[in-house]
Amino acid sequence: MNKRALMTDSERALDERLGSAAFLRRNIRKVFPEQWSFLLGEIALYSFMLLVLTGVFLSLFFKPSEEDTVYDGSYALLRGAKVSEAYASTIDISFDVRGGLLVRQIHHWAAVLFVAAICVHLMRIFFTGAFRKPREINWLIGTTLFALAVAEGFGGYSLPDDLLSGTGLRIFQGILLSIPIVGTYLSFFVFGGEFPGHQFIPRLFTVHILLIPGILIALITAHLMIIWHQKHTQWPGPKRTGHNVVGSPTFPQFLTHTIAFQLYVAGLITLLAAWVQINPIWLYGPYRPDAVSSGSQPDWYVGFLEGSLRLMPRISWSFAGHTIAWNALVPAVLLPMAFFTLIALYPFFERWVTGDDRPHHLCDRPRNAPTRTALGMAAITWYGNLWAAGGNDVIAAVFKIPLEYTTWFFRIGFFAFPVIAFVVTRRICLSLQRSDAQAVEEGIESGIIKRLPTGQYIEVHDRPRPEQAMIAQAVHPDDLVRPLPRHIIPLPTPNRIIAQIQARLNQAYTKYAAETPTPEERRELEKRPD
Ligand code: HEM
Ligand code: HEM
Repeated sequence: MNKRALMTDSERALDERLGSAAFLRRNIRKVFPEQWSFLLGEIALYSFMLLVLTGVFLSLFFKPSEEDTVYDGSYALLRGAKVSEAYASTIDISFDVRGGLLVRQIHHWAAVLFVAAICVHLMRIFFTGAFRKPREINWLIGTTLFALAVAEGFGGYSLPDDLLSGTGLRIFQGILLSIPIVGTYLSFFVFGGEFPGHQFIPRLFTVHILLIPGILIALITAHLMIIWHQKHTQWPGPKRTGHNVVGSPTFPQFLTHTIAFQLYVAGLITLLAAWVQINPIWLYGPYRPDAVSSGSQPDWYVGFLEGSLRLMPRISWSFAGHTIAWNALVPAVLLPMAFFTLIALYPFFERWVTGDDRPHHLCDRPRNAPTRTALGMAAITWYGNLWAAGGNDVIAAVFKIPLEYTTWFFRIGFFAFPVIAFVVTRRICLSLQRSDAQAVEEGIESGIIKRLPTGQYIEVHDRPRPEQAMIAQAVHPDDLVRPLPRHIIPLPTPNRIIAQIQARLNQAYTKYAAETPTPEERRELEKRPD
């Protein structure tokens, strides 16, 4: 029957104007694979939506102004105090606007969860190799989203002009000043004169509610459209190939699941906001340049920068009448730049090393890509060490250790922990590969011991389920292994050195499969008496 005849009048009217029927028919049956780790991107998406929603509410009451005012709201302890309008309006949102404190807390908790979800989502993509061709563009967009989210969060908690905001902004100004040659000009330009001035919070407000959210919305839209076009990756398993997607269709299954999930995320954040206090700015007090922040901590995602600033030894040079403040420049400018650049470039580095230019639509099991997994764990350890160093004073106070000891511990850890994490992770991955191979060959121990009529005891092994077996066997093909280049005349020209490095890295990435016992080794092992 003609499909148009089945449409209702309104559907036909819409179709005649937008051609929507063909579009919907094409997209509504699109299939989504199901796996819990694919929900992480959705947590980021739904907490972002909540941020925009609550942010609009806050903008109705927040006054982005550093002009002085005398506080006369409901919070008795502050009444009569001279504070900025930004600070007074945030206290008003908390105590005098109906539902204001809840919305403020939802906004802040959503920000904390948003950045956390982005990080875990990034790790999922990294450890499963979902950044490989054709998804490199989305990886680059994602890295930009990550950096913008951290900047947006920092900008957000700098708005209320409390002691935590001001202390953070003072550090930010110090970082600007450390940039050689242009630092002083940049600080004057950004703050509209001497720190703190009266112009920064109105400017930050525009950046926080318009500029960065605008870019985030545009990039997230592009991110999702690319996922829609490229289709999602999936785990290897029966009937799953690099050319199909096995899962549930967009409508009604995926849509129902995802709307329910969105409500869970919003519900959980609201519950947190209702029960757990966050950023009680009335306890910190308004910002005063001569006061020191105490009892306040930056949001978790800024912690690694705080740590890197604390670990860097005090080094500065005077050069042609200029001071180069390495102690701020290295940890707070160069290190975060290197961090985000290395993340952005990783997919291209791995492709250069492995020479793997094929499209990949099946996820890697982390243990089956041991060098990548080990590098990822090294990076997480390095980040975790910096993050913990951001609380070195708290650790020193709680455990009654001299502050210098904690600083030196984390300084040594900065170099040592990633190496240890790399070696240990790679070993664990290889051992897990061996146990996978064993499970496929010999079956999985069932825990059932049987006695044979001959009196002999044997343990019954279950066959792995087909999907288990397929995941276990989905290791990298050996055809990516490249031999080390040999030159008749061993002259170390730059091209040859690069070729050597590339080939050696290639072997570190692709030759691990040789570490599982070969059939001969296996026969040898079996011959050995117990
Ligand atoms: C605002 C932040 C972000 C949002 C809202 C977001 C959202 C999503 C969603 C909903 C998906 C599909 C479901 C999933 O695989 O989890 C996805 C996939 C993806 N994301 Fe993100 N993402 C964000 C940040 C990032 C970051 C930081 C990266 C990496 C640096 C990244 C790289 C990717 C890639 C490569 C895919 C495709 C994965 C696949 O097909 O398996 N995203 N993103
Ligand atoms: C990725 C998006 C966003 C993040 C990570 C973020 C983060 C934050 C944070 C951490 C605060 C401090 C909250 C507090 O006082 O405890 C804040 C404040 C604020 N945000 Fe956002 N925000 C985002 C988007 C938005 C948007 C889209 C708007 C407006 C349309 C907005 C408007 C505001 C306003 C007016 C404040 C000051 C009021 C206050 O501090 O309570 N935010 N933001």
